Amino acid sequence: MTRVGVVGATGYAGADLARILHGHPGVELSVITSRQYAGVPLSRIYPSFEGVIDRVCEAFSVDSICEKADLIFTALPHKVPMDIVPRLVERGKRVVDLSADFRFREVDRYEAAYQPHTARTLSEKAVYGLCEVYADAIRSAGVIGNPGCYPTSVLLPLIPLMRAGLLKRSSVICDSKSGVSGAGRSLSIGSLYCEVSESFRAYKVAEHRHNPEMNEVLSRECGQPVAITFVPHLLPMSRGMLTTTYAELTGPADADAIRSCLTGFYAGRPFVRICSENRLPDTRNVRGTNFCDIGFRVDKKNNRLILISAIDNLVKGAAGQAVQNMNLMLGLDETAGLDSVPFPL
Ligand SMILES: NC(=O)C1=CN([C@@H]2O[C@H](COP(=O)(O)OP(=O)(O)OC[C@H]3O[C@@H](n4cnc5c(N)ncnc54)[C@H](OP(=O)(O)O)[C@@H]3O)[C@@H](O)[C@H]2O)C=CC1
Ligand SMILES: CC(=O)N[C@@H](CCC(=O)OP(=O)(O)O)C(=O)O
Repeated sequence: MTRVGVVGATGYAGADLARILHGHPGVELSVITSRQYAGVPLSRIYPSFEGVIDRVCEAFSVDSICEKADLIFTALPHKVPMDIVPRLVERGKRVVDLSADFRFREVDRYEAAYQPHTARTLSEKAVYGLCEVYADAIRSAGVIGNPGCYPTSVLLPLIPLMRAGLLKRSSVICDSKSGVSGAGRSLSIGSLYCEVSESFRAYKVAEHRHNPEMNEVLSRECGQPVAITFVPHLLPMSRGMLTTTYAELTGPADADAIRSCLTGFYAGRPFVRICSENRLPDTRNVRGTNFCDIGFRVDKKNNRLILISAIDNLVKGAAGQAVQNMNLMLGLDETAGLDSVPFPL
């Protein structure tokens, strides 16, 4: 059985990784690390794990983790993985990194949005882990840049339609809403209960760092520069992400053509559900799951398509997609560890 490790297991994404990997039939969670909680069981930090995941966190050391794990997830703040991942790769380990450090092929774009990159060559070689689109490259990848949560919810509905030339490239506007867990577990005033409850706000309007990530992928897909307008919002709830995308159609409005493009592209892909005509996605129905639900309506008067997509930001937007990537890399069933039935309410 493949031994896997999680670096940064005490964060929200790391804890969801531990949760999913613990129940995974094809791998063994052999090591979890933390700086602040070395020597402490994960169940002390997340009491829901008590009696289930009592594994003790260890201080991170390259030697120790390389001895104990064959594949390693890094669930750390941006900038930290670019120093750690090359050392794991040198030791022959395969890595799924949840930060933005290995998401960009065009490293200049990363540097413009984040900071100078200290592992440029490795970043150029890493594979962007959007599983439903890049599965072939993911299977043989050494390093995966696991997509951002907003980009996952934006790219999955758009890529099939943009590849098929059904949407005007310059007309795309994406309006996303995220639960507060998207900001991570570290203390920040913006995440305090009194700052987020009973309220709803846009932030980083048209200047969020996920925007260049989406633009890079869509430009590659279209073979021409694409720059979408992206506006994120913070929702007063813990998990969940809903994106509404508006785009002009290139031809006459044809809902059947849209549906057949989406269902054709995602045929046989277990985690993308194209909603039936009588349903639109919502965050409740994907909570705790690796699903991305996609629905749409055609605005005939304006010849515009409106796409709605919903994910759990911590699962399909982070830990779930990371495990899906691992499944592809290891040649396991893509759904292994991720096939729990969603809560009905
Ligand atoms: N939250 C989400 O919805 C999503 C998160 N991601 C990405 O996943 C990664 C983790 O995010 P998230 O879990 O939300 O973040 P958290 O802030 O909740 O967790 C970060 C983890 O990293 C550890 N850590 C923090 N600083 C350092 C450091 N300087 N060196 C080493 N370890 C450090 C922390 O534990 P300790 O201090 O004990 O070491 C903690 O375990 C990020 O890159 C994030 O962008 C991606 C998509 C969605
Ligand atoms: C609500 C909230 O603050 N969300 C985070 C984005 C999500 C995230 O975790 O960042 P990465 O996907 O890039 O790793 C933000 O806006 O920065």
